[in-house]
Amino acid sequence: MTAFPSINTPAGRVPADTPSWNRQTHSQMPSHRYRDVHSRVEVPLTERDWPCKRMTAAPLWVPVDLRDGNQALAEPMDPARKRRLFELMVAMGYKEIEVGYPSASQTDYDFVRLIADTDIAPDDVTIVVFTPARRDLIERTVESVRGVRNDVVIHMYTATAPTWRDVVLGHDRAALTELIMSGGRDVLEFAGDLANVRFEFSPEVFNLTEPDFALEVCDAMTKLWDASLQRPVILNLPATVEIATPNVYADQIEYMHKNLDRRDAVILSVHPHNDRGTGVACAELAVLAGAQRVEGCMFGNGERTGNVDIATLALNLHAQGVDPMIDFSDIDKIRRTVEHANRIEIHPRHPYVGDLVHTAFSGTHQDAIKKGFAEHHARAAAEGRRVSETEWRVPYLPIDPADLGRSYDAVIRVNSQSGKGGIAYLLEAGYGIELPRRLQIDFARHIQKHTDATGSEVTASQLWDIFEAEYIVTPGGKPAIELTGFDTTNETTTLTLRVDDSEHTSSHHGVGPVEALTEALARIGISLDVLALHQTSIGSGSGAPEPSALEDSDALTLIEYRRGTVTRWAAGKSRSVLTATLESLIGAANTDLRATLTSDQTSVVTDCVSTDLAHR
Ligand SMILES: CC(=O)SCCNC(=O)CCNC(=O)[C@H](O)C(C)(C)COP(=O)(O)OP(=O)(O)OC[C@H]1O[C@@H](n2cnc3c(N)ncnc32)[C@H](O)[C@@H]1OP(=O)(O)O
Ligand SMILES: CC(C)C(=O)C(=O)O
Repeated sequence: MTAFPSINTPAGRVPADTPSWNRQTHSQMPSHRYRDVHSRVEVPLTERDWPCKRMTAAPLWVPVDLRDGNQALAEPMDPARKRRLFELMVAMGYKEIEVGYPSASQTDYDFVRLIADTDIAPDDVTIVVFTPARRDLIERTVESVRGVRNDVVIHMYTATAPTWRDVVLGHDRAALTELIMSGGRDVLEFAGDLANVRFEFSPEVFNLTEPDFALEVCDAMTKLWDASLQRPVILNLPATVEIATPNVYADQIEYMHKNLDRRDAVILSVHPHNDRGTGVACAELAVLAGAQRVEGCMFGNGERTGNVDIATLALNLHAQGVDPMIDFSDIDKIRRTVEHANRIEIHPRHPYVGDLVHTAFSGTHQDAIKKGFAEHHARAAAEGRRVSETEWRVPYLPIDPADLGRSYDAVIRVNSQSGKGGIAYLLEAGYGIELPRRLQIDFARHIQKHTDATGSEVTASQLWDIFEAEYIVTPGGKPAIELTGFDTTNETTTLTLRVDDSEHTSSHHGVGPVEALTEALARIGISLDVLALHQTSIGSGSGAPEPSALEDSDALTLIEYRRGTVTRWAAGKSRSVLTATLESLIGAANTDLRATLTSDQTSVVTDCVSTDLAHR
């Protein structure tokens, strides 16, 4: 990594001439205790092809949740959990599934027997079982798969990296090779004549193994097992503990891909872990480097920080227009099953599946999403396509939540970081109400005050309550001004206004109802200049980003009006559009009346009206 030179001073002290953009100083971390991967294992690659490659097809996926994922759980899966997870994997379309470590526990052994004795594994699903290179354990593993009708892979592993050789196994390279070959011969002895069985070998900790040694051992295994096009051998190269940037792993895989013997008879597989948080990147670059098969766990369970997350890998492909070959169309059901099996909850920010990953709280994101949805619907209509078949370009949403079986309910949520676009979106999605732009701006100010004061999120129904309180309901109970009579005959509109306890009736000729009412209000001293009038309706909303077709809904009239130099909004709600409109004007008159009173003038509203009348 290129970096600016470190400033060699005690933490926190910076020489005066240091430019302001380079003020970092040495930390107290004992980083000198660790070694760079390149000084531990050298990859003899001078030319690499992977940086120029693209992912255009899904690799072969192999979920190892029932084995590697399972061995990382505080409470390993019981038979019912194993079965439920296995059945989910089958339903999602996985064709090769590592089902366990049969020599490790009776539960694992019995699960393989369940597969042998029932039809829970369809014919086209290959069953993988895992074993170390130990004769007794290999024998037990082979016993477990006897009678399984499906194709079976016996997966044998041994660690090959120097620290594991020296510290764990106590073998030099030659002795370790002999241990592995001996295990390989045992596999052949016990299972070589089983026609449905193929073999897999993993040099565990491949990524810290000298490449020449990994190559030597892998070639020895494909020779021993006689890898052929008819019976290919899987060579699985794990990043057992992730220790380097993903480009290093890609170089290691490309080196093997280019130098392995019998390459056509080898299925080159990878098995990244996620210790540095880059397991997904490692797997993706490894595929560019020649890997054909990926082992991982759904949503990234597994030892320590987990195995590579197959769901993320698959959905990354989907998001690039490549069929992932696995069905995630009901991701929440998958998630529930995985959480049940592992007894571990999935983080709300987990890619694609977390509760919050399709949610925007921030104003500019919400604005962009709202515009994006509108553009999406308009384009779908213009192209004559279904919305769900139209190319996806909505900003900030890498994929359409509907592809994963999710609704749009959670796409926009409102808090103090939100803006008018998000607020309007939520009100529209929840109640079918479309607010004009200037009202959105006005309403957003009220919401901002509320969210700043409470510090919490507001739901669609709270938004509606605030909307009603601000624009429709007259606070303090009975309104000062009411429309008690309205009649139109022969182009004459007769109106009766009750102002406190007195009634004022007036007739208006040759004008529409709105004009008639504004004239009547002017006669009692309230002059309103209506600047804009919008009709919308209130319904249940669709929860979807497109305006809902509302039946049996209330009419809502929104007016923008001016009195003197002040511009405000008011709204009226009724079953009838006309009444809603007149109510919006009455609401405006009442609001305006209130607003003209100063605190020491609050005595009697009528006084104010009378004073106004006296001035006429
Ligand atoms: C990276 C991975 O995921 S590897 C898979 C790890 N998964 C598991 O370990 C879960 C299941 N494991 C188990 O149930 C047990 O560890 C068993 C049944 C495999 C072995 O149990 P035990 O016989 O009690 O041995 P234990 O686990 O204490 O130690 C492992 C022994 O196997 C040796 N060993 C470790 N890996 C291998 C291997 N791949 N091939 C051959 N021998 C191995 C070790 O050197 C050690 O030998 P030692 O006892 O002579 O020092
Ligand atoms: C040995 C293999 C496949 C493994 O589980 C690992 O290296 O993590």
